[in-house]
Amino acid sequence: MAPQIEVPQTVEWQGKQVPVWSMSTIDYGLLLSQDPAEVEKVVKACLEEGYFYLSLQNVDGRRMLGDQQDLLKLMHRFFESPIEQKNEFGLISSHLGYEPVGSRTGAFGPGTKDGYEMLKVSRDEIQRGSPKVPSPVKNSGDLSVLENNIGSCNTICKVILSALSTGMGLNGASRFENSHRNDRPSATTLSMMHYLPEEITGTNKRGHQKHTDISSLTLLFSEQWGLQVRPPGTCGAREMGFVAPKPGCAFVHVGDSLRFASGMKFNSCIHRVVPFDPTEHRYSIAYFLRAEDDTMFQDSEGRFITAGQWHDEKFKAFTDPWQWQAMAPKSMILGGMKEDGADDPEPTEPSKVPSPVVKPTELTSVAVNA
Ligand SMILES: O=C(O)CCC(=O)C(=O)O
Ligand SMILES: [Fe+2]
Repeated sequence: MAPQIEVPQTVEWQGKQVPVWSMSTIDYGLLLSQDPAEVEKVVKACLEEGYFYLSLQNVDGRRMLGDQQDLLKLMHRFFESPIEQKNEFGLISSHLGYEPVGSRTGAFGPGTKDGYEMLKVSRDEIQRGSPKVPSPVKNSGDLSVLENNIGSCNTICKVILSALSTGMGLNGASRFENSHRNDRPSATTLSMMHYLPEEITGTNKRGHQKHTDISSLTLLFSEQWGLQVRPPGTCGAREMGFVAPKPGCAFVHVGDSLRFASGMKFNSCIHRVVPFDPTEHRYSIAYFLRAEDDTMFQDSEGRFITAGQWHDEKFKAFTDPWQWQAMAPKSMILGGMKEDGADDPEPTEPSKVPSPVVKPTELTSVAVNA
């Protein structure tokens, strides 16, 4: 049979054609029953790319999609509230509380600031039944929405972890689930993000800096464009490209902790968020499943470090001014993942509104017989 060469779809952004990377779609229903072929497929996606779509369009997953729609409504109401109410407690701890726009480095690197505000709710606090959330989202209906989302996301992540353990031949205490037990303290968190339009933030506060996540697994939901990933590999042409929002699916990616726990076999995903349409408000939801604080692993520098320490060090690097970030080892922000090829150049016309050349619904990967 002739070899298959995949031609990436592209989308126009800032006056040039940028790839839209294709990726595997894993079926949550099949994973739930540990279907051997689906287990093999998810392991392959983590070993080769470090990311995949998870289809939730089945009887078990649709529940989660409904929870997520309720959360979007809550987010709209929260982010429209006055800043004094949103910032009532500030950032209580690194994985819990409110961060205003411009707290970190932005999508375009040193000297820029991020363009999003964020509310994080800790899973441990929800489990204890006493989450410290700002007053606009403190009534019992809101707390149920937060709890339902955290519960659903946690279940989904555990199903994925379990499939990965099975696929990697892990047994007993060495299975990944065993370092993600619900009753042990962790920095697992539900993060709600609102990216503001450029006319509010100005051109110096845009997007979300390039990084790998601290987490073991990240479950990401956004109906809007903006997320970019850099596929791993040795081909220099593999640049940052967009992840097309796929209806009914979450985007799942491997973070540093699971990469370390897999002995560097899994790739963690280098990603950032850019202002795809600088005039729009963008909303995204990320569930960061993190390992128990005491979990010990070897990081990309070969240091023995606990998940809690890695979280604290990397969180500090995320929030440090860019001059300090530049002095931190590169293995911190990118979790030791190597980059191939060059980033896209600094934008010259930041306010230009890009338009997709392909509509999201038309996006499919194209296979060409060579
Ligand atoms: O907003 C997004 O789509 C991604 C956010 C992200 O990468 C993060 O919070 O770590
Ligand atoms: Fe991230």
